[in-house]
Amino acid sequence: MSVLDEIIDGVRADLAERQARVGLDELKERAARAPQAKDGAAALRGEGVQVICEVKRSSPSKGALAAIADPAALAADYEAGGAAVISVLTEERRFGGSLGDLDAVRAKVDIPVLRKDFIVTSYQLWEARAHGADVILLIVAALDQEALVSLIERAESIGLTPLVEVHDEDEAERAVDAGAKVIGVNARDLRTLKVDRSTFERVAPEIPDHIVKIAESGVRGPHDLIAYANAGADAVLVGESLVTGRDPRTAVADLVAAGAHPALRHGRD
Ligand SMILES: O=C(O)c1ccccc1NCC(=O)[C@H](O)[C@H](O)COP(=O)(O)O
Repeated sequence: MSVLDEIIDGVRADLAERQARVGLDELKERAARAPQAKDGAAALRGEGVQVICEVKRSSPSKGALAAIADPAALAADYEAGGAAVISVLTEERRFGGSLGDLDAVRAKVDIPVLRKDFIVTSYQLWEARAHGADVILLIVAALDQEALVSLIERAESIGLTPLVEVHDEDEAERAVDAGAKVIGVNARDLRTLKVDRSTFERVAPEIPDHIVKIAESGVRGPHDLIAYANAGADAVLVGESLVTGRDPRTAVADLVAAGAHPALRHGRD
């Protein structure tokens, strides 16, 4: 069984418990009372290379990364540093996240918030909206094509921006065919969990220009952002280096400054 399959087994078990506690109708009522969703795609299409900053306590590849006692305070630091979007991992077993983290971050920041999880049913979309998320992650490797198309359509119909994650050229083609408007190329191989930063430059040419392109994983500092930008990234998604560093606000500001450099504008306007 692959790591992804193992994660999704756990996600389905936890999901079944939540579904038994909170019915879909109640969730939809909560979603209707949530603040209106912010336009995640617009935030990622801003001037320069945008930075998505992640609240990430642990991971299957590295184990414990950071305790993050106050995810809202961390998110506020990210926002002050110039982040365009905050990514909140809500998967509990392997990443140490929760919907409580999403609530706390949503209540603290004004920029769009991404619920980063392993979404396999529309219940999780309503849950994301009910907890104030604006953007959700859909992982192509975790979904058959019919489910992918249906989750993209349902997400958009309730105001969420789907960030569709791919790992290779075939998955990129599936994402484009499914109608994705924002595609993330994750450099972390889900079989080996190793990061290969060259994945983005290999896969990005398969993605048409009108689609927002995000380079995910492996950004250690401005030099990696610049490399991804030169390969065509509109945004980068950064977790580990921010949560393990000493000064997340300054680290984000350094990334944002690198992403705003006029030399990177070539070919992007
Ligand atoms: O991080 C992992 O080990 C991992 C394993 C299996 C599935 C997903 C995983 N990570 C999720 C992510 O996509 C990253 O948290 C995100 O791209 C940030 O990456 P990094 O900056 O390298 O922490």
